[in-house]
Amino acid sequence: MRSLTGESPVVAGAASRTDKFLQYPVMPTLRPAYPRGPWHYKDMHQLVVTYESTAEAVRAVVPAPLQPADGNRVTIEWRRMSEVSGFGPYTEVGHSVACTFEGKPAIYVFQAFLDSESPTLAGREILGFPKRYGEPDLKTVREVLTGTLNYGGVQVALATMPYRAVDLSDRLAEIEQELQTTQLVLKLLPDVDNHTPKVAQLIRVGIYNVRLKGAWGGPAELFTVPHVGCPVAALPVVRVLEGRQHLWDMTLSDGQVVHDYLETERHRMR
Ligand SMILES: CC(=O)CC(=O)O
Repeated sequence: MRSLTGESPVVAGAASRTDKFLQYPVMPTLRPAYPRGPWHYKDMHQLVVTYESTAEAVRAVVPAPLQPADGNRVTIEWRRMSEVSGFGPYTEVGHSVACTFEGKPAIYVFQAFLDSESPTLAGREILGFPKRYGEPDLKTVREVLTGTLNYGGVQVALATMPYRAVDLSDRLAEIEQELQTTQLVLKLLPDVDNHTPKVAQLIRVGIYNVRLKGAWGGPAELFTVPHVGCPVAALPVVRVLEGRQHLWDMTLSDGQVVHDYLETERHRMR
């Protein structure tokens, strides 16, 4: 049987059923794993420890065309997100290295551990953030701001610094700029044959509406434990360079492909 448009009713019906499902941002359609952004972060508490690692360990995690910056600088940061639209509160540990991309400073995030599924999936599937499940915590224990990361109940990282000891209010504008340094991640996803690479892109993460409300400095200590499931100790601590605390707002929403490895490969083959 043919419809007036000449299409079989079965096919026409199938098309509209598909359209209905395309309105959802992501699976499962009954309750998508995460809502569409933008996601607004308010009153985010951050503990940042910057340290020097070894040249060999830094080189091992940095993909071309990025270049490790001088000084083998690595950053491990705890973020306690108290108020996030669409995701609710959660805590995250991010591990990054200072790089240059096209001759300009950039931060390359090579691993992150979160205690919440929705932002983990959104970060991975949309932006390509290397997020995995972990048990991070950031709290003030007496006069010490204390960041811990547990994996399967085992503590693999401990960072401490005096709570709000050195007020950096006179540097807020400069630090607010620093927080907007180009942030890059490697989005790597296989095709359904479970073999061929489907996506291999360097993504610049868009960070919007940054508002730094407070910043504090001071000495910091960092201790990491080797663990194959959560390799924070893969970039060993040679020397802690700086500890910081920030209280800030921002918006995450989208990213931009700045290097497409598969496209570059296809070009080379032509
Ligand atoms: C969407 C995200 O990528 C969230 C985050 O950075 O925690």
